[in-house]
Amino acid sequence: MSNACVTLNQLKFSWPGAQRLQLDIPQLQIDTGERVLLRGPSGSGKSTLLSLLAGIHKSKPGQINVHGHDLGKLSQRQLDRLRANEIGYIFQQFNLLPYLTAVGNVELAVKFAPARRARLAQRGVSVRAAAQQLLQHLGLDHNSQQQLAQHLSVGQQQRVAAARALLGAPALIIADEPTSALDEAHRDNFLKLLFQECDAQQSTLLFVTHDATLAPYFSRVVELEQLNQAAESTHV
Ligand SMILES: Nc1ncnc2c1ncn2[C@@H]1O[C@H](COP(=O)(O)OP(=O)(O)OP(=O)(O)O)[C@@H](O)[C@H]1O
Repeated sequence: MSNACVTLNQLKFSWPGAQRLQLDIPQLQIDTGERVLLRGPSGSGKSTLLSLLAGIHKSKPGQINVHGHDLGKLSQRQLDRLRANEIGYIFQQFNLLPYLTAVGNVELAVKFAPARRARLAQRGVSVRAAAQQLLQHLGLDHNSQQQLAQHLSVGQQQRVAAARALLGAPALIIADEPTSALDEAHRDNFLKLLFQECDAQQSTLLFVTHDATLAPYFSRVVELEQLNQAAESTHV
């Protein structure tokens, strides 16, 4: 049986109206539990690839499989459900709701994700307790957890965004340049905590950056420009 969390086959994607293929990826597999760094310069298509993996945009032709589901065969409703239940997304700008507390932002992650709530119930923890525990592990004390997101520092917001992605153990954590605003010490500490939590709940991690110095932290580095046949001269 395949141990893949993500597989891509013959993926070709161009933005509407564009003359050029943005992505042409013959094959990529990410195994369950892997920690993969996806690297590429600005504009190379990293975020585009993530949006395809998360089912936000569709790739025709090509096949994308996430956690055993062929995204091309899912209805919009099924895609939304898969995304909510099995993909935790850490955005570059964090996308927190400013008027909710830190813990409120984290809890929101599972509101429309019954499988994530069920996994917490199986562990015998409430959503609130699990959110608080994750925030604690990621370095936010009780006081900070009760603060409105808009009053948190950038580093604290980033931890809240990570806790929100991790709550309820989705199969795949996608992190889109979440460390770009941090200094080196904070960045290293954040990565350590993120890895610990991914390992603890066996979530696969796909981490995107253009920062080459992060490579040693990961079990595998994928260079998008090597993977993407459209990066050089392929045209539609
Ligand atoms: N919604 C969109 N519509 C049309 N073109 C887009 C859209 N989003 C991105 N692009 C184009 O796709 C290309 C790749 O962009 P993308 O954001 O995926 O790159 P990236 O590698 O994530 O860059 P960065 O590191 O700067 O975030 C760019 O040329 C961009 O202009």
